[in-house]
Amino acid sequence: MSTATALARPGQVLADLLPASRVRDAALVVGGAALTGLAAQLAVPVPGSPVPVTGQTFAALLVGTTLGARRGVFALALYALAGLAGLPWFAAGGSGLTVSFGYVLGMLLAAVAVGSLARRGADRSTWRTAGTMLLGEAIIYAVGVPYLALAADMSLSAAVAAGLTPFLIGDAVKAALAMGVLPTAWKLVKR
Ligand SMILES: O=C(O)CCCC[C@@H]1SC[C@@H]2NC(=O)N[C@@H]21
Repeated sequence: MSTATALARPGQVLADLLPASRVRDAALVVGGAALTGLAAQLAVPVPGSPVPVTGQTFAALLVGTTLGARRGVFALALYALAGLAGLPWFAAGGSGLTVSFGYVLGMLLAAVAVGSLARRGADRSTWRTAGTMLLGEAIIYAVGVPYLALAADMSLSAAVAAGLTPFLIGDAVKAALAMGVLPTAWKLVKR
């Protein structure tokens, strides 16, 4: 049995393969928040919508699955709180209580869900990763779209048209990317 095989045990997430320490966990939390903030700067405006296409869903779901629920929720909470406090790392350099802040809250909850599932092995095969990403994205929209309706004073159907429909193809692409990246990472560490 190789060292990597011995390391990759059931009940672990990818981050657990790094040597355990508080410094590791703190660095992972800060790194997860920073990765999400960087991905938020990959922002493409959507005509007729106040919400842009961003890299955040991919980053946040990756943070949740690789760090696990506890560190994942700390990373996304740090991201949300620092952005609320004025750090310009929400979508396209935004900060504060924007109309799209509900998606950030959704990412926080999604990180808990996908992190818990990843600990049960749900990021180790392509199709299980697909289900995990689908659930995470559903949670992000379940919070983000009603929040958008309230914050932008839209009807729920207008919020669905502006805050969900335009993103479905892009989010499917990001999920497909995760379906490649996560199981491949596990294969590499088990090699
Ligand atoms: O203001 C923010 O920082 C949050 C932006 C949220 C963008 C949402 S997340 C789900 C959907 N998919 C995207 O690519 N963009 C929107």
